[in-house]
Amino acid sequence: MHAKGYEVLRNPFLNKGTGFTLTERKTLGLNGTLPSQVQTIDEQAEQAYQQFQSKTAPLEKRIFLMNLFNENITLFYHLMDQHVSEFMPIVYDPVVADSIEQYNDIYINPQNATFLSVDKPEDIKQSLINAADGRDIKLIVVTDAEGILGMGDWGVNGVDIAVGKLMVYTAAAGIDPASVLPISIDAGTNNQSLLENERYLGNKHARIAGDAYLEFIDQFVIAEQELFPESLLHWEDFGRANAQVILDKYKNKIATFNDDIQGTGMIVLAGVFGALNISKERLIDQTFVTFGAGTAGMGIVNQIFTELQEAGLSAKEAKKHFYLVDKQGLLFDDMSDLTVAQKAFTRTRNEFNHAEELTTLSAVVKEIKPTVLIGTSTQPGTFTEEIVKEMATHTARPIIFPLSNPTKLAEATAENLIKWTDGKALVATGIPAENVEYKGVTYKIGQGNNALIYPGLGFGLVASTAKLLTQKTISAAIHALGGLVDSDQEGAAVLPPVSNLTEFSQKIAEVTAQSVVNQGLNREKISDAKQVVRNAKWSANY
Ligand SMILES: NC(=O)c1ccc[n+]([C@@H]2O[C@H](COP(=O)([O-])OP(=O)(O)OC[C@H]3O[C@@H](n4cnc5c(N)ncnc54)[C@H](O)[C@@H]3O)[C@@H](O)[C@H]2O)c1
Ligand SMILES: O=C(O)C[C@H](O)C(=O)O
Ligand SMILES: [Mn+2]
Repeated sequence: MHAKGYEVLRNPFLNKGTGFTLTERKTLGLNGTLPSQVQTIDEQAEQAYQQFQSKTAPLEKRIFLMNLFNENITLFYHLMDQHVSEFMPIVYDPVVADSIEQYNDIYINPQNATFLSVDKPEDIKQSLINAADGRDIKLIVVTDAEGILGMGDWGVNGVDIAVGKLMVYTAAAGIDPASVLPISIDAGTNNQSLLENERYLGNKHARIAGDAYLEFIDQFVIAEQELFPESLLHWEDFGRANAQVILDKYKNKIATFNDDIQGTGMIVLAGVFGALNISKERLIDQTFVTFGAGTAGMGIVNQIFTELQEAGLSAKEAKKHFYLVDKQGLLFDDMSDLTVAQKAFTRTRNEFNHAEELTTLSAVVKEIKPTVLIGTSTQPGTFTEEIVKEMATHTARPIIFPLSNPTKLAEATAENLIKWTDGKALVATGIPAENVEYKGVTYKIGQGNNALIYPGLGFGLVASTAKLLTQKTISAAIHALGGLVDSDQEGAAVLPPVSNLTEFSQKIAEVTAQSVVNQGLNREKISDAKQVVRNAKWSANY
């Protein structure tokens, strides 16, 4: 039986509000429930945009858009399509960070998310069934919120990142919003301020860790695969100790990826390619210092390491290009507190005359003279004028990507990097940055955020019914994005602008789908990969 009357109006997937035609109103039992005028979606969008513009505070803007999403999903995406660069920072990073911090005070609606409690593994399956509500789920973004952006543990509040990432998927690549499911795994929280907050909406106990935690994750994956066998599982903002472990456990078994590890590695390599297009240099001639060798930092290092080998270097030669800096300073093989991922890229002390002095970023930059400096440290302002100027004295076009999010955690601003290097730095930032005007040149700043690549990648995998995500497909997607930079213009950005997000996401999706089909990893028969992507694209119209 199809929904009727208020059931239709209250279902955001079905609701068109005043957009219901007179015939629809009659057949759906809506006569008398709406004012008499029938509006087009563009008329509705214009009115909604005017209301949006009347809000001044970013969080107010976000709340308005979320309410619109809760009422009428098609109208929300129709409007977002018209204002993608303006809405991205509101529904996604950085304003999503404010909404996560204030979740317990501003909570109104669960936003079609699934809430799984570590205390109730027996409820996993039924919870997924309830939240999917009969929809055919093709894409899941799941978070346990132990490492929300660079802000640490935010417990159940972190669900907003799963909701936001999925909004970007639809806005950028056109995945049908009825086929997606955001999931919060509430494993408890070690955030004392949440535990002490009487309004906190999640489990009020410490995080469950170790075997019990991994057992819960396993039960979740089993239930998820059983219920939605053709779905892609996207992991977001897990803690450093779990992210890689979980990815390694499932990546060769199901269609899955970790956005912070793989998505970030991909966007950074694409950005480095963009920068090298501008400087006309080669990847194999670069020396990389990564500041913050955690989930994202190691994802970046591994992606570039793989690419260096594809460019002809042996693993041993390729490793020599990396210097990892974390809390301890430069990471050496004799340190006892290294992660598994870090261990593969440590240095030995006898490579240096004064290894014991390499405990700060400043000392490492002086010693190594890197050509590329990447920040995923969560430590604001750490790319100081002194460090950046030192780097610029040894390399003509320093590539500098301060990627820590949200805004308050960035290692440097784009404006300072351009000024300190007299316009020579090739910059990408994690959050959107304004153009920088310097000595008569307008410098455009690429957004080095995985949101520029995961939507196309994920949509391509879903559309092509991929069984697995392989390194081959990852490489194909990176090259598709890295080649889109207009490198001849002075002040050009190293990545394409977010205003073109829908176009290049489409391209990435097509390349991804083609790669899946080329490797025979599609579940269903596909004769034309590009066509399959085009056919799967949802459009925000009635
Ligand atoms: N722009 C993007 O697309 C993107 C993608 C992923 C992550 N990030 C950002 O990167 C940051 C890190 O995220 P993550 O998931 O890797 O977190 P993580 O916790 O796994 O890694 C952070 C690392 O920084 C290290 N660190 C902390 N303090 C330090 C210090 N004083 N000096 C040097 N290193 C220090 C930690 O020890 C850890 O290894 C976050 O701010 C996140 O928002 C950005
Ligand atoms: O969410 C973002 O803006 C990018 C990234 O996934 C992060 O964790 O910072
Ligand atoms: Mn993330």
